[in-house]
Amino acid sequence: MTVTTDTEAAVSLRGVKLQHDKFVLGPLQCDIPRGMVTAIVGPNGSGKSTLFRSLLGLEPIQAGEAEVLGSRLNGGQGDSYKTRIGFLAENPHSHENNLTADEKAKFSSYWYPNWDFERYYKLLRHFDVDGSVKLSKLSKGMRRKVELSITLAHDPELLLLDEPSSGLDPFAWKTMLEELRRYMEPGDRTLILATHIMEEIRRLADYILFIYRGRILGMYEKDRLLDDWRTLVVQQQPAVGTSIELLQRTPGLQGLTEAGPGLYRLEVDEPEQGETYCRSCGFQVLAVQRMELEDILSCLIRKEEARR
Ligand SMILES: Nc1ncnc2c1ncn2[C@@H]1O[C@H](COP(=O)(O)OP(=O)(O)OP(=O)(O)O)[C@@H](O)[C@H]1O
Repeated sequence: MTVTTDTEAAVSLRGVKLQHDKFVLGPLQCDIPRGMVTAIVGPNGSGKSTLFRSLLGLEPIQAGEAEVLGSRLNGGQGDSYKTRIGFLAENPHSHENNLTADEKAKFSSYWYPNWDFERYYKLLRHFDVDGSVKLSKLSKGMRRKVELSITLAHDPELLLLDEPSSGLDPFAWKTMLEELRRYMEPGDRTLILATHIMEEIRRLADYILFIYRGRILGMYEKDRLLDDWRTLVVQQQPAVGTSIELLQRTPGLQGLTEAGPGLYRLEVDEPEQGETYCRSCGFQVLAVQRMELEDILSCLIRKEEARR
């Protein structure tokens, strides 16, 4: 079941659409709540980075309406809302290669009214990087740490992180999680991150927005999703004369595959009702298992492919 949240939206999309070459993003319809962490999850090329760029006005939306922190995009509101956003792009900008981290930080300080050098140096120390080294001379992971420190140093209201842990070693990754939790502590900050790291999602996210081929497959509260979705393995009982058609009417059915002769695997988001139903139809329930996020995403993708 897709959620609707009562919380005020940090990002609100109403039929948002844009296209470049063959790729179409949208129409997208969703509200991303303030004060929460939302993970955007989807296979390569599904449009996560494109969505981020459009929220920053770097790729103009061509249809629909989008609001970010109360400012309507393409509504002539100017660029001032962007100073309230921290954005970490997926890849570093090569035109900044000759700057040191501290020089980049100084440039950023002119742009962001809330810039805080003390916070910046504290973050650099926590990530254990030297701010006096040219960005081009840093390893991929070290540069990521610098970029993260700069993105967090102005304590933005909205933080957009595109694959933030790319290149980080496990220690730096833990430091990043600590810093992101600290960032969220005041309760009014919003974090939206695109990531392929399921452990990151499990540890950080309140909500998950699944995206595939430019379309939203659903937005879910993470804990409920992990609680609700189960795999049932059921065995047909020849004596009872059960059939697959009966299984297709299982409550909360999301996916159904034949796993062997008379053996079926069901993915359901109403596990108790689903299990009771299967038994009542004469199937023997052999196993009930919680689903991992990657399996839930695969199931949603299979469903979308069957719908197309
Ligand atoms: N400037 C561009 N011009 C044309 N096509 C583009 C451009 N930028 C991205 N695309 C295409 O848009 C689609 C979505 O790309 P995007 O980078 O948003 O996906 P993603 O979900 O962030 O992928 P990944 O997980 O690999 O980072 C892809 O098919 C990509 O090739």
